Amino acid sequence: MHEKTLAELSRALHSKAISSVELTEHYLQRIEQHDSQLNSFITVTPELAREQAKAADARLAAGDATALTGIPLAHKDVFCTQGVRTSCGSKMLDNFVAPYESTVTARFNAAGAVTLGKTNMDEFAMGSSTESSFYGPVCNPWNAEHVPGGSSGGSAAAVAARLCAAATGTDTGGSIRQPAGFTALTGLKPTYGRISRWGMIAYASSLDQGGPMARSAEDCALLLQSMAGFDPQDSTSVDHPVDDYTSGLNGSIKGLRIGLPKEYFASGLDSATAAAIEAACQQFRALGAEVQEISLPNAELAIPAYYVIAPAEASSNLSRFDGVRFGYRCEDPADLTDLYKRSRAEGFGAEVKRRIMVGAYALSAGYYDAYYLQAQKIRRLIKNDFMAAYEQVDVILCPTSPTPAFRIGEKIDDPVSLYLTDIYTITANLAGVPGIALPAGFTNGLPIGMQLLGPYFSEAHLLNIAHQYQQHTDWHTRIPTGY
Ligand SMILES: NC(=O)C[C@H](N)C(=O)O
Repeated sequence: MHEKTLAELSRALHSKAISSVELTEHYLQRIEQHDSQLNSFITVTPELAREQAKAADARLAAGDATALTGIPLAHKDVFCTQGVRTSCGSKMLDNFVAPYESTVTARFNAAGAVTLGKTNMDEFAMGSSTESSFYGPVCNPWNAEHVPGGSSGGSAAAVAARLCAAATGTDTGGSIRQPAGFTALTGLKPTYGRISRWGMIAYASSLDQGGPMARSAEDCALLLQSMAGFDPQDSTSVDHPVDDYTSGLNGSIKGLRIGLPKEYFASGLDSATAAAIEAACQQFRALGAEVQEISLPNAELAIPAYYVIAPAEASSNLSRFDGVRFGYRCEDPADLTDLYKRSRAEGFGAEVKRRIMVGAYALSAGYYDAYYLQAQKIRRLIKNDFMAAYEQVDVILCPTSPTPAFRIGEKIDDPVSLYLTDIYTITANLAGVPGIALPAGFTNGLPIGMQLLGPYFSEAHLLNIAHQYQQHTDWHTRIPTGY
């Protein structure tokens, strides 16, 4: 059953070839069998899953089911789930049981989807390898010595190993697209404001965006349909009509103008990745698209700007974790100051502390103009680069990362080398534009990811282009050995 895509499972549920209870038991058993090697889940919720599966079967029998009714999903542990521990990968929230439901998970519940559990992630989504999790690193199912990417690495590993039909992720600087690339999945970071951030624990609020991680573009379309839409509870949610994401999947891409940003193919790009992108260009040309070179002249400024803006926002957002209101509290505090200091010193891991310090410094009096203000100006230049590019082309094609998945431990002592792996993904977050990552090949048994970036609210078009590519290639259908 787990070989099937979400779309296929949905059809099998609707035709009564399988029941949600059977499917849910099957995935729970796979989690039991395989997750001790992968560590992709922080919390498994078998009771909740069984209860939801029964309710889903009743809805299917009554003929009142949606495409997602009865589909077993996993959610990144950044989404608040009422009555279920929501840790955000941190010791700080190890004992936090969310008192309310995030909009994203509430929408999936309303559609009748089943929740198998909460997936592992970098602490507070800060990282690109899932090694900063309080719950230990996650292994890549394609090669257990390698990282699955991050910060949504638990979701990526769980979907790639077929421990769930699909999962949710969040992308602040690449956290959906980079792990999708490292594990041969399709992952979509929507336009900023397309999906509600209500109940999604905030890291960098002006960049954070939830999205689907799945086996194919078609599966992502089905998931996005449930996730997208205006939410008055999130002040940055955009009241823009939601497209029908599945009806346009079979549209022709003849005449599509694809741009390759020349700055992304300069030094530092692994040669197998470059060759895979070239082969993808050939495939797109064969489908009638035109490929041309474009320029995103300020691309090299993206990393320094992001690593000022994201920590600055994080330092503010994470001030709420003070040992008083949420989560971890130190033992026997001498007074209130001691309580704050020790709860934060003991509750946060090294990378989170580093970013709080960088962010607080960048925002402090005397440095604000030199760092934060400059970074905001660069952000505008990067947005303008995209707007100029979309005058010339319909979409931009580029790798998701400079290399395939690196080894666990390889970059752990050098945070800057880890930050540099985000070079191709963070520009889209700074500009707020959508991007879809999809598999483009393999090298030494490890997946190679590429991404298509489009103008604001072009999700339906991106899904259509990715689906057309997947109709003519089979990278996305491959399953890691042993799973
Ligand atoms: N959260 C993300 O999108 C990952 C990015 N590497 C970061 O650490 O900020």
